[in-house]
Amino acid sequence: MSTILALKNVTKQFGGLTAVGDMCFDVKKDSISGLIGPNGAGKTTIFNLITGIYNVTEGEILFEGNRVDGLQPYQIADTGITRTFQNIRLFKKLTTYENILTACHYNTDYSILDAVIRNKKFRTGEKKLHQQVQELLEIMELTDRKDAVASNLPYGLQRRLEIARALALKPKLLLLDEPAAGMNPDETIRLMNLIKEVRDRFNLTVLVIEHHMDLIMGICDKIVVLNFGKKLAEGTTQEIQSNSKVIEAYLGEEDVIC
Ligand SMILES: Nc1ncnc2c1ncn2[C@@H]1O[C@H](COP(=O)(O)OP(=O)(O)OP(=O)(O)O)[C@@H](O)[C@H]1O
Repeated sequence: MSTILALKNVTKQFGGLTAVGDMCFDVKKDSISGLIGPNGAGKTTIFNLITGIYNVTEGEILFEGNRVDGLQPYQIADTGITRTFQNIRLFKKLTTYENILTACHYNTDYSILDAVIRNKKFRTGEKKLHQQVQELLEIMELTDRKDAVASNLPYGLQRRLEIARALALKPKLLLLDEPAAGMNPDETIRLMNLIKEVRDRFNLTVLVIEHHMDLIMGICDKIVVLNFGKKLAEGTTQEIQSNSKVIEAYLGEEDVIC
């Protein structure tokens, strides 16, 4: 499997605080990788560095072999990297359908003029968009909630809607920041299956931050463990579960590793 994303000696400092220090890891194409670690370990900072929200202090980030550190967030999004957020970001007053549709519009190939004169190109483009929305609704099991206003959806469904919106941008690499936060065990298992399904269906690579260890252990091909901004360990689920440094760092948090 080829490498799609590589962090090479990445450091991020905020004043005197090193949030991420000398971080190195690769993400293989078509894999599901997990980023875990205690609160404040630097996980979200890594997502913010990959997506260009923060600039790296030192080091390089390569996506498909090209440097992306130093690019603007919109330029990085254009390369095919999309993310979801720890705190859900939806158009709260729009319906589920409209939320996905607005994201799908990013992929339209008709011009404003085509839209104004409503020519064939516009009509064909719009038809394709609506098909795409239907497909995403089905995949994310949101069809029966398509007319619900986003803010009225239960929390777990809002999270799924956020993933549907991210998928609408047709990413190559999907970054999920705590997608199971606030979900009950049943919802978490459903989400786990959905993530695997979308990875296969859309030929995606997924990098996921999550505190739910059952989700991480259930879907990840590889896990990177962070502690105080440093890489503590890296390996398969089995390797991580039996790694003495990881067990030691999590001592006292007996719920974390299962
Ligand atoms: N914009 C910022 N300015 C200053 N410090 C920051 C900033 N963003 C993050 N930090 C600090 O960097 C460190 C890593 O934070 P980060 O949010 O990346 O951790 P995390 O592993 O995602 O934690 P959590 O699991 O709680 O989300 C923390 O000490 C945090 O306070």
